[in-house]
Order: sequence, then C-alpha cells, then structure tokens
Amino acid sequence: MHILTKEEMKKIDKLTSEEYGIGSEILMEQAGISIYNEIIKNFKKNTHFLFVLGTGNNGGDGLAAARLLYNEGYKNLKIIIIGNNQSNLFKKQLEIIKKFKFDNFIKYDKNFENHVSTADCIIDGLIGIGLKDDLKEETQEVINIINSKKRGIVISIDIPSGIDANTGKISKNAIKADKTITFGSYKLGHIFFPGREYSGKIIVAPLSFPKDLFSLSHRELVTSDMVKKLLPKRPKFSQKYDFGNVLILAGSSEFPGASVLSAIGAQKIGAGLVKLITPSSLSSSVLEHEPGIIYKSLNKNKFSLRDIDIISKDIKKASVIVIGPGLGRSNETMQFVRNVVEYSTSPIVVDADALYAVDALALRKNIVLTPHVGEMQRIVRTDEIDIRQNYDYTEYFAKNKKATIVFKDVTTTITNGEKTYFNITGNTALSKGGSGDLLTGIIAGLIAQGLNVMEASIIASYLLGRTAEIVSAEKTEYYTTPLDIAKNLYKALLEVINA
Ligand SMILES: NC(=O)C1=CN([C@@H]2O[C@H](COP(=O)(O)OP(=O)(O)OC[C@H]3O[C@@H](n4cnc5c(N)ncnc54)[C@H](OP(=O)(O)O)[C@@H]3O)[C@@H](O)[C@H]2O)[C@@H](O)CC1
Ligand SMILES: Nc1ncnc2c1ncn2[C@@H]1O[C@H](COP(=O)(O)OP(=O)(O)O)[C@@H](O)[C@H]1O
Ligand SMILES: [K+]
Repeated sequence: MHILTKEEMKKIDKLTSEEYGIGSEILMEQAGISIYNEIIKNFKKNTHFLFVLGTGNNGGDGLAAARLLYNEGYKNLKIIIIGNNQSNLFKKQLEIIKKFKFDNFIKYDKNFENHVSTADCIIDGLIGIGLKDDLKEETQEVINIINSKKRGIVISIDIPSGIDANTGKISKNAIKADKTITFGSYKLGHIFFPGREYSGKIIVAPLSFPKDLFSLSHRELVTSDMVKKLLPKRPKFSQKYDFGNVLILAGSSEFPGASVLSAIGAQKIGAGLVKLITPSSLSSSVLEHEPGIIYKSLNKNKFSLRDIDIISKDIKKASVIVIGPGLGRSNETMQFVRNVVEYSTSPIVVDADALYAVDALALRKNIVLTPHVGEMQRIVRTDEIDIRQNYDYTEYFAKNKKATIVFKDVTTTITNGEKTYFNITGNTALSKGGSGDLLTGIIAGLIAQGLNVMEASIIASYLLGRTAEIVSAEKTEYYTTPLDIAKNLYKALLEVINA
C-alpha cells in the first residue's frame, strides 16, 4: 500500500480525471457511497447522526453520504456547515441534497454542545487534505466541543480535521476519531503520530483511482503480504552454508547482554551460521540460550584496532557483519569500527555504539544504519529539525550518505533515499533496552539468507513489531521482554506464512 502526500493525492486525482476521464464528481459520489456503506454496516436507521462539515470537498463527501443515508430511510440526520467559501463540488452536493427534500440544517450557536452530546454518531467532514495554515478560531472551538462533549462514535472523512496529511501534526486542535475512512491510499498523516492515534481505525476505500497511478509515490507501508513475498526461500536441497554466515562484533565488559540478543535474533530467523565475537567473556550466557551459536571471546575489555588481524579471516568469510551493540564508544573501539567497515565489502549492519563513528565511515548502499531517535538526531547533527516528524530529512540523509537507514521509532522509516517503507507494527513492549539489538540480529540473519539490506530491514521490522503485539496480548506490554520476543518470533512468522 503506497503512502501519499496530499500533493501526490491531488495529482492522482487530476490524472484520474484528465487521463482516464473519471472526474472528481464521480469520485466524490464514490467517496459518499463508501462512507454510507461503512455506516449502514454498523448503525441502525433510528441512529442520531450529526454531520459537521466544512465547505470544501471534504464537506462535499459528507453531504453525499448524508443524502444517501437519508434516501435509505435514515431520518435522524442533522447537518451543520462551518465556513463560507463553498467549493464547486460542495455547492453541487448541497443542491442535490436539497432536491431530496432534506432540510435539517442547523446553525452553529449555543445549542451546538447539545447536538454533539446527543448524537450517536458524528461525521467529521470539516477539513480533509485541504488544511492550510493554522486552524481558524471558530474551527478550533467546534473541534474542541466535539472532542470534549461527544457521547457517540466519531467518524472522520479522509483524515481527522486539524491533522496535517503530510506530517501527522496537529494544527492547534484536531478531531479525535474512532474511525477514519480515507480514499485511494493512506496519507502520511495517518501513520505518523499524533495523526496515527487521532485517526482511530483506518479504512481505505479504493474508489476508481487507476492502481498504476499510485506508483508515483516512492513510499509504502510494510504489510504482511509484502513480508510474505519477500521472505527468503528455504529449498529442501540445502545445507547451512546456503543460509549464510553472520559475524557479530559486539559487546564489551560494560555491556555484555546486547550481543547475545543480536546473535539469538540472527539464529532464530534462519541464518546458517552465527558467529559472535566479543571482547570480554560471556560464553555461558550466550551458550545457555543458543548452544548453536559459535562464540569466541578475545579476553579483553573492549575491541581495538589490532584486533582486526585476529578476526580478519572471520571478516572475509562473513556474508554479513553486525557491528555495534554494546561495544562502548572509546576512541580505540571507534577506530576498530572504521577499519572493519573499510576492510570488508560484505553488507554491514551498523548499530548502537558503532553509530558514533558514522561521520568517519566509508558508507555504501549495502551498509544499513539502525539508529533510534536519539542516535538519529545526533547523526543528522541538527536540533532545528524534529527528526521524528521529518521522514523526508531521513530520506535526504540516506541518499546523501549513500547508505540504507532504518530509523527506529513508533513508526519506523526504512529508506535508501530512493524508496521508503514505513513499518507500524509494534507497541511499548519494545520500548525496552535490547529490542534494537534483537532487530539488528534479525536484519543480519535475513541478509545472510540472500536478501538485500532493504528487504531484510522491512521483514525484520515487521516481524519484531508483530511478535511484540502477539506476545504482549498474552503477557502484557509491561512484562514482555526482548528475550520473550526472540523466543516467540515463530508466531509472527507462522502468521505471515499461513496468511
Ligand atoms: N482524489 C481525492 O483526493 C478526492 C478527494 N475527496 C475529498 O476532497 C477533500 C479535499 O478537498 P479540498 O481540496 O476541497 O479541501 P478540504 O479538505 O475540503 O479543505 C478545504 C476546507 O477546509 C477549510 N480549511 C482549510 N484550512 C483551514 C483552517 N486552517 N482553518 C479552518 N478551515 C480551514 C476551508 O475553508 P476556507 O479556508 O476555504 O474558508 C475549506 O472549507 C479530501 O480530503 C477528500 O475528503 C473526495 O471527494 C474523493 C476524491
Ligand atoms: N512504542 C513502540 N511502538 C513500536 N515500536 C517500538 C516502540 N518503542 C520501541 N519500538 C521499537 O523497538 C526497537 C527499540 O530499539 P532501540 O531503542 O535501539 O533499543 P536498544 O538499543 O535498547 O536495543 C526499535 O525497533 C523501535 O522501532
Ligand atoms: K475530515
């Protein structure tokens, strides 16, 4: 599923009309029908509806839906119109609904609170993708009353009014919807917070947009279907060397646990061989969890430059290298990181402490950086941009550095600057030390099986998040740990494989 900006949506709308002859009027009628269909599935004819509409095409969709309901015998409908600048399609819909003898238009006055609190269902068609600048005061007030006085279900048309469709940001105030019915495809504002939360359950009504037009967007949502298609095959006539060789360079005397989670992640996703090399000894904890992991300790506190000689054979043999979890950030260790990256031509997953060396690294497309919010903010070296709300800056950075980035957040951005994927699986069970280390190992385990770094990152992010959802449904988000998630990875895998 492509994720669109409002500009892209408008372009698709225009092309649908100009190149395919399906005009906006038809699309608006279809939008109305899809809202109508969703409503009749869930509400009886005696339901009290309040349509709160602006005067743009978002409001026009609302008028079409209201008229279809009215025509079908839903008679407890009130419509309130906020604003004056009626779009042409809005005007036309207003004329049509009047021809159906609908006349229950109410004014915005002191009784509005009462209308809101007595409605079983409120339809929000104030503003869609046409939001400009800050919300006008009156609109803020209307939204405030809806959010604070509603008793019934709130359904937003296209996007909750007040949410910017390109960023998910709130403009002064926004409708808190239980459900949002959007058209054609998701908009970015649906998947970035707070828009994601304000949208409630999102339903995509396809309308008659030609599917090919969506590929003008280079951004997609990671879905179970996509993951299923990308999962590496495991042909019967195979042996361990066919599933790749993961080398993990991680850990230090200070942070012994991180490397274990990465190694377990790589093994549990199906890598043929996983070799973990740590400076200090932690053999008992690795081997207790996964005796199949090959483990070597250099018997020192942290990696330094001269260790390259000792592990050079391992580096050459590796089909993918993980470097970073729990390494520490001393100068010697950062020098070690730089040299490993220069020495190897294999794909490398650069995570955690190794990200501190990013400026000095010779990056390339098959190097994937996996920063969390703090690490990303530091990498891009600017406080002026809130990196969580500026996916395009992450894209720009990836393109500029010629690397692949997995920017880990509640909505994870996976990008090489040309294509971008957003993952929205997961919950706060993952907001715990160690989840990222596990992810890194899963990415590497998938690269080892022949996937490119983008494909591996897409699958790993989806499975990590989905497993967290499955496990926490049973154990709660409080209790679930990265190790629980590692051990239950098969549940998300089975779900995808059997879908
Ligand atoms: N292919 C498609 O995309 C399809 C799109 N369709 C639908 O069209 C919608 C887009 O319609 P659009 O372009 O007419 O803009 P829209 O969202 O109604 O916003 C304009 C209204 O908002 C108001 N307003 C704006 N800013 C404001 C502010 N700060 N504070 C207060 N008010 C503000 C503005 O008021 P004004 O500034 O003019 O006074 C005006 O009333 C789209 O979301 C979808 O629902 C469907 O029909 C199916 C096909
Ligand atoms: N609330 C959340 N919802 C979804 N995913 C989350 C949430 N919190 C954290 N995550 C995910 O969990 C992982 C945490 O990574 P990170 O912060 O690097 O952990 P650590 O470095 O401690 O191992 C990332 O993949 C991130 O996307
Ligand atoms: K809306």
